[in-house]
Amino acid sequence: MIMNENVTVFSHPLIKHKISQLRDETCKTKEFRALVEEISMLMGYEVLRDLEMEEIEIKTPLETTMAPIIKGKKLALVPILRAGLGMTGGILSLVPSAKVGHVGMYRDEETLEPKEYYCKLPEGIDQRMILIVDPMLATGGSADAAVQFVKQKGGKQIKFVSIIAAPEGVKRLSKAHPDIQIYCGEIDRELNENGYILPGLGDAGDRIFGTK
Ligand SMILES: O=P(O)(O)OC[C@H]1O[C@H](OP(=O)(O)OP(=O)(O)O)[C@H](O)[C@@H]1O
Ligand SMILES: O=c1cc[nH]c(=O)[nH]1
Ligand SMILES: [Mg+2]
Repeated sequence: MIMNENVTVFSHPLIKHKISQLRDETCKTKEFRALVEEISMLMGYEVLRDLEMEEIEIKTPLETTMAPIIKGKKLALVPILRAGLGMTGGILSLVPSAKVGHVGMYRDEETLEPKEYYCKLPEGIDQRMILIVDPMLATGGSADAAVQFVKQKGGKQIKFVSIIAAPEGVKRLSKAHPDIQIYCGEIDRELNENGYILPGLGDAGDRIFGTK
């Protein structure tokens, strides 16, 4: 993992390998969906390295001992609809008891501005570690808006996890929210005139859900 203050780009060969498979235009919906889940699980493992622990007393069949467990309220996983939904299964396979919130948002095709249409978060969001997930961090507009919503609803400990990011999006998000950790599978070269990441993988939502 390449650490750069609050931006981490993963370097695990499995993540890199699977992202390359994801990019391939011949990768069909079923395979694409499975890869997004696998990548999300691998990224979740790395992202959750700093979960806080505490010791409690456990009685084994032989004796009583102190043992470490994860401290505090359950994790809150917040996918940005639609494409973020593709990442939830992989992370929930690691943390099955996590709570799940949702931020509904789409990018206006003309202005590229994010439009919010839904937001529901678990109770006690101020006491939870929050993973906001979306496969693509392009202009950063959607991510910036989503982090803002979560903060407005009391969220404090926020991490943003994406599979592919554009330099523009990383810059915008880290500038707008210097207090959050940003994780990416790859940082690509640039955005095209329609706000798509190059070389990228196309439209993540459409490829996950098979919609054109
Ligand atoms: O960084 P930005 O410039 O905001 O672009 C990134 C957003 O664009 C895509 O969503 P889209 O609006 O295509 O909706 P979808 O997820 O439903 O496909 C992608 O899933 C991100 O949410
Ligand atoms: O490349 C991109 C940019 C935004 N949204 C996507 O789904 N793909
Ligand atoms: Mg989206």
